[in-house]
Order: sequence, then structure tokens, then C-alpha cells
Amino acid sequence: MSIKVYDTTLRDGAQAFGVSFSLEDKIRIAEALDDLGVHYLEGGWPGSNPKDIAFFEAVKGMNFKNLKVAAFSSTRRPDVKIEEDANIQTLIKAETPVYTIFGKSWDLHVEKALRTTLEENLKMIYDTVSYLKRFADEVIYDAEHFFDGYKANREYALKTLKVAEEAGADCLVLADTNGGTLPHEIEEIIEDVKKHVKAPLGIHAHNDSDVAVANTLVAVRKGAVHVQGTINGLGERCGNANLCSVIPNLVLKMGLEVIPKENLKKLFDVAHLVAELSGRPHIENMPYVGDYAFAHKGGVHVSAIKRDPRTYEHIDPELVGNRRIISISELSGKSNVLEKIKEMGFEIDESSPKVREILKKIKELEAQGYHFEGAEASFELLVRDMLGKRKKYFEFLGFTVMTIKNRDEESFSEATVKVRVPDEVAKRLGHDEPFEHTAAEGEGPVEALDRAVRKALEKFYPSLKDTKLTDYKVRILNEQAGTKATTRVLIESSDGKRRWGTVGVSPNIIEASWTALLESLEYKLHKDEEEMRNDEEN
Ligand SMILES: CC(=O)SCCNC(=O)CCNC(=O)[C@H](O)C(C)(C)COP(=O)(O)OP(=O)(O)OC[C@H]1O[C@@H](n2cnc3c(N)ncnc32)[C@H](O)[C@@H]1OP(=O)(O)O
Ligand SMILES: CC(=O)C(=O)O
Repeated sequence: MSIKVYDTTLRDGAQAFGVSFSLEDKIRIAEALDDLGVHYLEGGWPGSNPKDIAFFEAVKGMNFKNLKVAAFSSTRRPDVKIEEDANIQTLIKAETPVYTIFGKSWDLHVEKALRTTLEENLKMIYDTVSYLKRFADEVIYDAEHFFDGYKANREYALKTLKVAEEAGADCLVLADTNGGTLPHEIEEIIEDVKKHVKAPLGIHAHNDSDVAVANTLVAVRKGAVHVQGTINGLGERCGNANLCSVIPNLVLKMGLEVIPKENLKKLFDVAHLVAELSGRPHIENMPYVGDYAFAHKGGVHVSAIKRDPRTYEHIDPELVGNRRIISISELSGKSNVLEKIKEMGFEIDESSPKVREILKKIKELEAQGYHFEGAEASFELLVRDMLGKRKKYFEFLGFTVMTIKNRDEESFSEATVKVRVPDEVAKRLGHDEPFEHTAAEGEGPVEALDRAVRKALEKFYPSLKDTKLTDYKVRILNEQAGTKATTRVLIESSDGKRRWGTVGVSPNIIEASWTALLESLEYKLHKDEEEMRNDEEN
């Protein structure tokens, strides 16, 4: 059985709180969805705003490989001739091959929201679908609140579908608009609907009861051949059915013909693109496409995964373009350590006592407040240390830092730093002394220290100029100790090519930050040398 995917990220997804796609964003998302193999793209509601009109203008000249563009609207207004309905006339100007119309199924909505009669609503549905059939290849009818309408007045809800079918709708999409329906109700209601209409059925589920994906899948099991949803489940209130789950479930679990199986590999990137453009952080534990959807932390899990990934993975992450992550923490076993050492490119015998020693050290440090997830660079330095592979690029001799505040002026900080590098490094660069003693200012003490230490070390290691501190997080670990509490500082750095995290722990926030800063720079120097060696070898 073949299932058509109808994406409404650009219309219903844009109804998510805080989301506003630009025209350029919409076009980029359309291209990505076309590449993914989605069949329909609902680009917006032309009667709503000029940006949506501009989108339909912009895509007129575009040749999509897979998707058909759909423009969305309501049925005509009550007691208005269709030729005089502004919304419908604007819709026609979009000149899309598909029009999607939502109409009322629930008597409550007809009477309270539309403030018209049940009879007039049926005429609105009939007039709109039959009229639009003259202008488009396909007219899709979205039966808004169908399940609530069915529960309130079954006869009437079914009648609205029959009218849309008689008017020529190519697909009748049953919408769980308020997202309050449960999977068993969807099944029972669709079973009944099939006895009354012959047109292909679709499903449009909202996630207010956290079952939008489940509702979509049961609808397909009951015969729906058209599934609507959004990337990352974006949408008003709690969102829509998440196509990043719906699609792989249909393809990989239910074995249905949906999009080509090899295209699933693009799903991870599409999900990240939409997250980026929507300005909403990508949810890390989102099924299939979350960064941590295949992240293994518990030692028992990692041990088993190494023996056979099927033990703790429901699918091969690469099928959806994702990847496996093994983390390091106090919950690790030797398998996590071995796996990470391998990832770092070090050779180690599986039975080496070093593995247990490293594991013990991690557990001790995490008990003191260290946290190596997110600080993989600090973990690598620890491993290097214990394997005798940590190079001493510099030696820290001392620092001072003070914060100055005069009257009403903004405060600022000053730091001085003393470092020493190996003699041969200084000589190679033509410096008489292997020492450097520098000072710098910053808005706060950590910025002043960061600037001062960089200034000191850049003299000997110019590549450090590329390194930037991109994130700085502080966590107080034992608040009850008041101002003596232990502080954990996590720093994220980047050199434009890579990102890495380091951690420092101390009752003194400056010292914790200092440790994390120094490790960040040291890690960068290790990576630069490794890269140079690889380049020479290749
Ligand atoms: C379930 C869904 O997701 S439906 C899509 C919801 N999305 C949106 O609303 C986003 C885009 N909306 C908009 O830009 C605006 O609401 C517009 C342009 C559509 C309408 O704006 P306005 O004319 O100012 O009306 P307003 O938004 O206050 O009220 C909605 C109107 O639509 C009417 N309406 C609602 N559903 C339907 C329908 N299926 N058929 C016809 N009219 C409808 C309401 O009766 C109301 O009209 P009235 O005030 O004349 O009675
Ligand atoms: C059509 C639509 O968006 C809904 O009923 O939720």
C-alpha cells in the first residue's frame, strides 16, 4: 500500500508559538522536503498574509522533483457568494496544483464559531470544493474537528464528509484538531466512516494528548492513505504529528511504500534544518532524529551494544542519518571507556589494567563534581594523561585577577598570567625566554583571564588565535554550603572547524573556570598537532 505524505510545516507548523519563517526559510524548507521525497507541501494560507502570497509567487517558477504545492484556506464565508469571497479569490491567484480547504464538522463550531446554520455550513463545503475543482488538479478537504464532531453529532459529521465527497474532493482528511482523541477512538470512528464514504481518507492529528503519531499510525492501519504532519512536530499548542517519527515508523516498522527508503537518511538533516530556521532548539531526545536518540550511557547497555547493536537500538541509526553516541560518566563501565579510547584513535588492549584505572578515576572525579558528558575534551586529556600520551605544551606559573568598580561606573576586571613553554618551542620561534607574563582586561574576571592566557600563549602557539569560547555554564553543586559551595564550570570552545567542551571544579569559581580554560587551549594544541601529523602521513 502506498501512503502519501502531506507536510504542513510551513502552514500549521508556523502556528507554533514563537515561530515565524521568512520567505527564504520557507523556500529552503520546501527544497529540503522535496529532496526528502515528501509528496505534498502546504505552503501557507494566501488569504492570511502577504508573505504566504509571496511564497506561492516564488515557487511558481520552481520545478520540484517530488512535491506538489498546496495552498490552504477555509471554506467560503457564510451567506457570501463564492465568486465574491475574498479568501477564495486570493487562494485561486496562488495557482497551485492543489488546494486544501478546511470545513467545519462539529455542530458546536458551526453554531458558535461560524454563527451560521448546519445547512449553510454544508452548502459552504459543497460550493467551495466544487468551485475549486475547476481551478486545480486536486482539492483536499480537511474535516476540522472531525472526531469531536463525530462524538457530538455523528450524523452531521458524516454528512459533511459526504457533501465534500459529492462536491469532488480528492481526499477527505479527518482532523483531530484539538488533539484530544485517543488511538482506540480513531480506530473505531474510521471503521464507521469507511462505511459511508468511498473517497481516499487522510489523517491530520494534533499532539495535545501526546498521541498524534500513534493516532496517525492507527489511522493508516484502518485505511488512511494520506498522512499530514510537520517536521519536528511543530505546530500550535502541543504541535502536530511529527513526520520525523511518522515517516520512519511507516517505512521501517510497517513496511509501507511512503518515501524511498534510502531517502530516510536525509531525515536527521531535515529535522536540524527546520529546528535551526524555526529558532526552536532541536529536542535532543526526539525519537529517530534527536542528537541523543541513539546515545548510550549505562555501562550495561554499552557492553551489549558492542556485542550486537540490536540489544539496545530499535533501528540502525544510520537508516535515518543519525549516529550512535557513547557517553562517559559515573554510570560507565569498561566498555564505555574502551569505546571512547578507540574513538580517540588510541590503541589499547581490551584487558589492559589501564582501562579499569581510567574508569575508577572518572568515577572518583564525578563524585567530586566533575561531569564528563559535554566535556569530552577534558576526558581525552585525562585518558592521555593515564596512557602517558599527554604532552606538556605549557606550564602554568601563576595568575592574579581583580575586579574594579569606581562609583557609578561599570565594573571591569584585570588579570595577569605567567606561563612557561618548553625551551625548544621558544627557541624554534626565536624567543629568548620561554616565559611570558601578560595582562589583559575584560568585562568580568573570567573574560580577563581568558584574554590574558591567550595573549601569553599565542606568542608561542599562534593557532590559538582561532579559538573562541562559545559557551560558559556554571553550576553550584552543594548549595547548602553557601558561599563555600563547590562550583562546576563547563566551557565550550570552537576554532571554526571543531567544537569541544572542558570542565573545571573548585570551591572557587575563578579557579574552576581557569582549569576549564587551560584544558580547552591544551586540547586545541593536541588536536592541531594530530591534524598536522595526519596531513603529513597522507
Ligand atoms: C484548524 C486550523 O488550523 S485552521 C487555520 C488557523 N490558522 C489561522 O487562523 C492563521 C491564519 N489566519 C488569519 O490570517 C486570519 O485569521 C484570517 C485572515 C484567516 C481571518 O481574519 P479575520 O477576517 O480578521 O477574522 P478572524 O481571524 O477574527 O476570525 C476568523 C473568521 O474566520 C471564520 N471561519 C473560521 N472557520 C471558517 C470556515 N471553515 N469557513 C469559513 N469561515 C471560517 C470565522 O467565522 C471568523 O469570521 P467572522 O469574524 O466573519 O465570523
Ligand atoms: C486543518 C487543521 O489544521 C486542523 O484541523 O487542525
